[in-house]
Amino acid sequence: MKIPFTKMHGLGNNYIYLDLFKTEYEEDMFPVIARKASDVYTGIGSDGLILIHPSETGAVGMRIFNKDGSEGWNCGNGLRCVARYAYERGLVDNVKFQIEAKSGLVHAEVLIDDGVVSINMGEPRLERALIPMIGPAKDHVIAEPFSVADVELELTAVSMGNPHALFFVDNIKEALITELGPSIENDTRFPDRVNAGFVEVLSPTEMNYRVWERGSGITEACGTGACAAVVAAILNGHMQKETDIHVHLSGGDLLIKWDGQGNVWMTGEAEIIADGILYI
Ligand SMILES: N[C@H](CCC[C@H](N)C(=O)O)C(=O)O
Repeated sequence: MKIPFTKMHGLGNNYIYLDLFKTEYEEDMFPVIARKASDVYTGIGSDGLILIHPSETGAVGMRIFNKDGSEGWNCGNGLRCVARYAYERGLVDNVKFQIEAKSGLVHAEVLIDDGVVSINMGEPRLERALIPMIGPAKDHVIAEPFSVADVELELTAVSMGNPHALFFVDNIKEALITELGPSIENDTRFPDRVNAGFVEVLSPTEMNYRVWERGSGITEACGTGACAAVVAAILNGHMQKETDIHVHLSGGDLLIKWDGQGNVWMTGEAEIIADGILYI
């Protein structure tokens, strides 16, 4: 089977993109292609697979499959790449348009000059049932004691259409992420598993953020995670509302802004790496 693809990345969080405006595939092929394409030895090497597809709403549709073949419901870096692809490859004729992810519609604005894209990521979901996390459905989870792998942490849980567990630490060490990431990802308190994010507050408008992604492990960047981290930081009183927060990730910086109750805005780069054919 010959599968035309485009490889793109947002701050090093790289995916294989299939343009379903041109070619259709059987639904059960997507987890298979995600696992095959993601393998750096027998495939192409990526953090997963993203589909760019027609949507009944007239928006451009996006679906994301992680490296392990599981389907995520949103992807911030993916949204910026889909926006740039859609504009530059003629799927849309305006720099402002909507993208429909499984978690809902978002508003994209391609700032054409330097490949920077702004996305209105919509409102964060904070109720346990919407994360989802077990426990009283309407409760919010802010600085809640959370013990995992014999380590005592404080959890703030935020969904950006996909689940994020955020932990504020004084100094983010790689060992912390690799040791605790898998245990947090698969903790039974999260029925759909969870993305684990570690945040180091540098100032009221700046943070370091690292992630162990559900279904993909450590990635260079996570756009929904960066949004969730800023929401969590504001909820915990560490960051300013209505101000561009500089989020430093392994692969580069994102600007995230939240007014404390409405939509979260994310601005960052999106790069097209290559077009190719994958043989399966
Ligand atoms: N692993 C995530 C999907 C990818 C999110 C991330 N790459 C981003 O940029 O938001 C999940 O299963 O929810």
